[in-house]
Amino acid sequence: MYLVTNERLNKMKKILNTRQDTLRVFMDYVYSPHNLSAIVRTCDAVNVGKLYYRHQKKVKLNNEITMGAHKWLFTEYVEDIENFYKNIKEKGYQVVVTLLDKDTIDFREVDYTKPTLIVLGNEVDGASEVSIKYADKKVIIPMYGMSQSLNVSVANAVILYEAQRQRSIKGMYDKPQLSQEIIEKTLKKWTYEDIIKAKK
Ligand SMILES: C[S@@+](CC[C@H](N)C(=O)[O-])C[C@H]1O[C@@H](n2cnc3c(N)ncnc32)[C@H](O)[C@@H]1O
Repeated sequence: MYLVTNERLNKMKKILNTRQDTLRVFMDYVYSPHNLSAIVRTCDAVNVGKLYYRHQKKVKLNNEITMGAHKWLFTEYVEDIENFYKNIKEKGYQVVVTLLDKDTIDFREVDYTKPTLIVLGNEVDGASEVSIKYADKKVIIPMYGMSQSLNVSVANAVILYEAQRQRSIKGMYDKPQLSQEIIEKTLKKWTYEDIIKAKK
């Protein structure tokens, strides 16, 4: 039995049943709380499977930007970058690094219905050498104005909504990707946290 309203419980179930476990994002030294928060909010909207980060263990977020979205995301701090890439590749994920380079393809040429890790680079230096080394695809969002780059959270939104479009067409939001066991475990955690918050 869950001690939350049916409406709230159904909302939680819907999030977990449509979660795109096979679409993940890695923030490769993205550091601005504003950007981190905006990325969190878009990842929640598209319902990505996991958001990885490695700037610092305890991330500072701006709650006015996340609007609480961070509570519903699965996040993980990346300690060992080489291991991280080896593991994700072993699991069959393609690594799609967003870059401002000549040696890139248009981001719309990628098939995001495959298990995909999208890599976002640092605000000043871009994606790290190690991320570029593990890239299966290097993608660019075409730019036609004076500025050379988009804000990193905007680039994230552009790419994720292309992924969301492709995945919707393929019906990937219509059947659960998470196991029933993980769904049940997460529901227990979320409903418990809801009660604790209500008591405060
Ligand atoms: C402000 S940009 C970094 C600029 C940095 N000076 C460089 O040359 O990479 C921050 C991040 O946003 C993403 N980004 C911004 N504009 C992009 C674009 N047009 N195409 C692909 N990624 C972009 C990339 O992940 C990039 O590393």
